Amino acid sequence: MPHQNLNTYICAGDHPDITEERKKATFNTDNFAATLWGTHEKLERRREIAKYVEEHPELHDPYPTEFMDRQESLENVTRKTLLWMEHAENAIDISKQEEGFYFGTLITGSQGHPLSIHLIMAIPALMNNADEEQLDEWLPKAINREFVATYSQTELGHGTNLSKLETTATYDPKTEEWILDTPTVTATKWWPGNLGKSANYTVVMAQLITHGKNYGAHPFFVQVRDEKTHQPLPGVILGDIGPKFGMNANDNGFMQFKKFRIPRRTMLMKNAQVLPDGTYKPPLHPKLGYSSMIFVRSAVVGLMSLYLGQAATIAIRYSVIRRQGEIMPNAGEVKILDYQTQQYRLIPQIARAAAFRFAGIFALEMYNTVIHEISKGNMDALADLHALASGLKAVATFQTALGIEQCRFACGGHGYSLASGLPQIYSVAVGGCTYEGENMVLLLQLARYLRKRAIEIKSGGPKEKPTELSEYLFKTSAKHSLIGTNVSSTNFEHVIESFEHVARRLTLFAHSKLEKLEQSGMEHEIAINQTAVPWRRASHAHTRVALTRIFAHAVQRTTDIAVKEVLQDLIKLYIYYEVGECAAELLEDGFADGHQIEFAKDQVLEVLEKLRPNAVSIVDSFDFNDRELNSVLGRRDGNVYENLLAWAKSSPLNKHDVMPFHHKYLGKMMEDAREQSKM
Ligand SMILES: CCCCCCCCCCCCCCCCCCCCCCC/C=C/C(=O)SCCNC(=O)CCNC(=O)[C@H](O)C(C)(C)COP(=O)(O)OP(=O)(O)OC[C@H]1O[C@@H](n2cnc3c(N)ncnc32)[C@H](O)[C@@H]1OP(=O)(O)O
Ligand SMILES: Cc1cc2nc3c(=O)[nH]c(=O)nc-3n(C[C@H](O)[C@H](O)[C@H](O)COP(=O)(O)OP(=O)(O)OC[C@H]3O[C@@H](n4cnc5c(N)ncnc54)[C@H](O)[C@@H]3O)c2cc1C
Repeated sequence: MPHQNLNTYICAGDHPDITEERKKATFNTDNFAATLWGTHEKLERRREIAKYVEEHPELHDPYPTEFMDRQESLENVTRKTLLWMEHAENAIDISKQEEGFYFGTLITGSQGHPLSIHLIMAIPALMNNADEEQLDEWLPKAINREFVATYSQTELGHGTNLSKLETTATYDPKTEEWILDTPTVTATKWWPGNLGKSANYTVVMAQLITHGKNYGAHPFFVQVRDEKTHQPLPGVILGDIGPKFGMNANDNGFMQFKKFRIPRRTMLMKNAQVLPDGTYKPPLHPKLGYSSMIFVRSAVVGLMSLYLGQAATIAIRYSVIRRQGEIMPNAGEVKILDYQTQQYRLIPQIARAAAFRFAGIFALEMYNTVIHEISKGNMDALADLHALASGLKAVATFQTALGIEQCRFACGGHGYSLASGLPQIYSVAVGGCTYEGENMVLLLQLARYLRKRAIEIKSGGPKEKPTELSEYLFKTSAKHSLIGTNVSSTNFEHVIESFEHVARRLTLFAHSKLEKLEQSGMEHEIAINQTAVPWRRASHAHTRVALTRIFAHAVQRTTDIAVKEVLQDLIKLYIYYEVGECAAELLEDGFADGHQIEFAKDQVLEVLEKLRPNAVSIVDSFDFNDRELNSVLGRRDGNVYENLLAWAKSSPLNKHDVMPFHHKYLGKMMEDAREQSKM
């Protein structure tokens, strides 16, 4: 039966090949988009905001940013950031964070802007670490942008290992001041976003020393540039760290302190305090000062769905415009998306983008709940949150980076051009594997949590009621995986239970390996390092369980029947693709057999075929507009080739038919060679 076209977006100028795709949709793209973005009202607001940006040319780039050098990029994005703020009152409801984020992204693009860290880290760090009086003083000014702040933790010599940060804050009770110092080159603060040129204040993590005792890294709120001249204050050395793999519109900076004195109350005192006489009062929980990192880790999961969704949108749209080769001889060139291999490369990325979308919402909700509990003095769920946010951040950023690269490869040569937008998305997204906690290190943090659960399992059960996402660890598995039995197209419980089995088994396996090493006389810490790879596997497996459970709940909650059907196809793809990813782990203890893995692989191919006609409409439902995608290949109208040519013509190199230096070098070389050959 032909599908009814429910898409609202077709317009006369669209490429017929993309129009043909949209006609195949089995669902209403707006209803799907509303599921992803929350409600129809929120979706409508996105479109109003996008329209506002389109109608105000001053919010646009003067020419493609890909052709700008770093200083031009910085100036252009700084100019636009100011306009973003000026226009915000007219364009958005400023009390709604998601509207502000979207409006900002449309205007500033993906490569960073001078308020990036002020908004995403400095303000949350103040909220989590400043006491009431400090909040009253600084928060309104921060929100009002009377200063621009950043977050300075990482140093040249230490990023991961916070306990070995070298910057010191030594308390002087005589003057009631802190003396900030950078005792070595490796103590130089390195990386803080926007510190290079834009920020004049920063949260600084420094070793707190009072009465001669070091109490570890604590946060301070420090002015580093003059409010009028913007010159670094005497005793502070500042600069930009230079061009990076991506995010080059962001001025990541370096900073050194030369016995720089700041008042006692610049120490953020919500959690720990130092009294005027230098007495140290510890926080209720030693890691409360790290909460803003958990916030960003939780937020990054949603951000990854955005990047992966954008890359998939570009690659899928291009794959229905690009025709290359024939499937049936002499039947004409086919759209490259008709190749099974192309579907296998691209459509799982759509499924992962959806999974990360729902996991991102879950993580931020959990963060808000836990922070609320902490504000009432209840720290119970902090460890669960830290473990989950660590696992989700690590897996989502890693798979997003790989997924974007797949999308880029799948676009052939044009994917290598910056006109595709894909290298830019990749270069920004892959930073997520490192910033806010290097991924491997975060998986090992989750492993610490799993290790405790393993000890509880071995000693008869959980000490406290386990969370929804960890209670499976305390159950016993069926003898054999039920993958492929009890087949239903909408219930994947038996597959998720198999993932649970893998995660439980790998956790207990790593634990027993650790125990054996310890029993053989190895020191605990050495034994932990000797079992780190098995623990990493357990952490990944546990995160897989969380991602599939959260995705499954989101699908269950969906009310629109046609949208639910597509989501069921996507989760089916997601889940059976994951079976392929952990096939070895399902097979190695005989829990599943080769037939079951083969079954899962067949399911993947079957559902890819089912999803193929909906592919363009699904990515349309992500509702990214052309400004946001910044990609010639991913244009909504599909008019790729003429626009690739127009983009190339706008290259500054093409202002000259002959480069001004041509005759000095290549021209001369050829001339000389010709002369010589005449001799
Ligand atoms: C497809 C549809 C489309 C939809 C799209 C939807 C779009 C939604 C979009 C949403 C977007 C939201 C907007 C987001 C915008 C984000 C923008 C991002 C931009 C980029 C910004 C980059 C900024 C980067 C900043 C930084 O990088 S700052 C520096 C960060 N540094 C780190 O993270 C350092 C890492 N190191 C550490 O965290 C720690 O030191 C350590 C955890 C590695 C180890 O710590 P330590 O040595 O102190 O501790 P131990 O290992 O000994 O452990 C001791 C115990 O403490 C526990 N612990 C550790 N950390 C924590 C913590 N944070 N909280 C709680 N507990 C913690 C350990 O678990 C140990 O406990 P145990 O002893 O009980 O086991
Ligand atoms: C784009 C970007 C933006 C950033 N923005 C900021 C910012 O605004 N503010 C800020 O303060 N910082 C920022 N950073 C710094 C970032 O937080 C650190 O780079 C990150 O925490 C990793 O630390 P590192 O660079 O010291 O890596 P390292 O810790 O040196 O890691 C190197 C390798 O060692 C391994 N390793 C390290 N420790 C262990 C361990 N215990 N066990 C096993 N393996 C280990 C890692 O897995 C990795 O393979 C930013 C970084 C980037 C890339």
